[in-house]
Amino acid sequence: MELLGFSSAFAFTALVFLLLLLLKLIFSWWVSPIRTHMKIKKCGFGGPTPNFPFGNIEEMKKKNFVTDSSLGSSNVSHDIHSSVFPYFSRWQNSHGKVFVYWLGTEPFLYIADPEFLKKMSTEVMAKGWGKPSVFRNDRDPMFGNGLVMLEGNDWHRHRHIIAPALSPLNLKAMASMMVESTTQMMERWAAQMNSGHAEIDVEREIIATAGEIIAKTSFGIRDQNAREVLEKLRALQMTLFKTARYVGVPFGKFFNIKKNLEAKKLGKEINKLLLNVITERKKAAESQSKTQTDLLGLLLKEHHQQKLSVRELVDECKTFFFGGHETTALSLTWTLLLLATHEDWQNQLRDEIRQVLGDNIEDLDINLLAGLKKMKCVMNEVLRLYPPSPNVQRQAREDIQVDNLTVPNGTNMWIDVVAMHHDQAFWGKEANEFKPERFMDDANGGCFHKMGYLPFGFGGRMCVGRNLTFMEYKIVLTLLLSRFKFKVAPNYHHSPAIMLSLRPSNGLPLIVEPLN
Ligand code: HEM
Repeated sequence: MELLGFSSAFAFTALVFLLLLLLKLIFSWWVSPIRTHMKIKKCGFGGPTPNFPFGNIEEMKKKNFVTDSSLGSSNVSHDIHSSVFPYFSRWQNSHGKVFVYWLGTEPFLYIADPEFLKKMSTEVMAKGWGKPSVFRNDRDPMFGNGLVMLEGNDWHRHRHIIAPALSPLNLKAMASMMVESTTQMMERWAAQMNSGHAEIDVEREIIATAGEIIAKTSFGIRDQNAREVLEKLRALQMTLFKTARYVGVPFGKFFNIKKNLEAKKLGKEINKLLLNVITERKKAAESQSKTQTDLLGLLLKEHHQQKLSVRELVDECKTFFFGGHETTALSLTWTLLLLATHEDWQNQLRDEIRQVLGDNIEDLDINLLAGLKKMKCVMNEVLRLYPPSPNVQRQAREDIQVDNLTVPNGTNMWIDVVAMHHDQAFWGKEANEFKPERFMDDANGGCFHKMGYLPFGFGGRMCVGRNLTFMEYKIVLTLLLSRFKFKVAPNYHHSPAIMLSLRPSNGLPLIVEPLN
């Protein structure tokens, strides 16, 4: 009898528990999104109609229609917005430059209006911005709680520890390693040319070299260890971003359960590898009583002062490993495409290199790199047309007032950098042309709005690694242009695509020839 009483009490408790769980799910996946939807509508924002439970994902998954940008090598169009973000391009036509769309049950405020962005960002301090929780969970295997994903006091603490490690003085110490890795890559290319193969997949090569550079300069690791972390990061990127997934959809994780488990496994393997690197470096630092001045050395020093835990260190290393090489490599990759299609600029840059650095490139004096003004203009123009980070994300942590509109607390934001960089309203009729000279006398490229050019983001959360990129870009490009000339391979198909970053979807085959 007693047993019967116990089991019915248990069944009753379980039933109550299930009912409560069901109510909670109904509230967070149905009632709360509907309330937010109403609130956003009341605030005056339009947008495509969402469906429960997918929001607007089904429309976003529809195949890209072919546009001018998907052309062969003879005709490379830079008018890419409607092919990389076809859904945003369509919705912009009907709803303007600021509207709301839905990833599952998560509302996102789409912003491609610099004036709106300016008004909104003046209301919020860097520390007051959030990052979309829905992405933080989804991308956890890749970034964990690294700087990119942090908020509030934790973000502030990490940023103050990391930023000094990327000071100009520390960066200069990294230059020789950049030269070393680039020279090795060029030797490989020369050997390939000698054996009669002039066509090189420049994207693959440069990504590998940039990976090697970040491994050496930031973590002091070489060869197999570095290669393993990079391979796993690449596999993780493919798993998470190659196909559209159901981020924001209730139980969305289970739609792609295999991929999500694979991502988790890869994330754990990368953590383990990095933990080994950190442990070894800590032991070495203790025995040598000497701190290495690479990023990890400096972070470890902070760790001794109890500022970053081991878990935090692993996440920061992961963030830097990925963030520190892919974006820089892509800026160089797109640059080589644009120079291959603009031989005049290739020659102009070579002349400038000779004038500023002289003929003896082997003994590159990095103090002179600042004199490469045309190269900087080319880089700015490439980052405008092909921003490796095609969007910037935020989440409101309080209601934000923009004129008579209110962006409600909790609203995610997707700032469409590609759209703003190609918008004729801000760049004039030649918005889709490669014209580095627009940056010659104006750091903002003559953009009609000072927040219309955001390759490195904005405000206090602007990219912490940009000085490293500037130096690496100039070193690698100087070495390459001083030794080779570049043409587009006949089988190149121009098809930029988003896989977290903006990259050429089929690599970048170029015909590389030695300079006479
Ligand atoms: C062409 C190269 C690069 C581009 C286009 C780029 C772009 C960006 C963008 C758009 C952001 C977001 C900023 C925002 O939210 O307002 C960002 C943040 C960040 N970047 Fe970069 N980045 C580049 C190179 C690097 C490098 C070389 C590193 C590391 C050494 C790096 C590390 C980071 C980190 C840690 C953040 C997060 C900063 C924070 O939230 O405080 N990036 N980057």
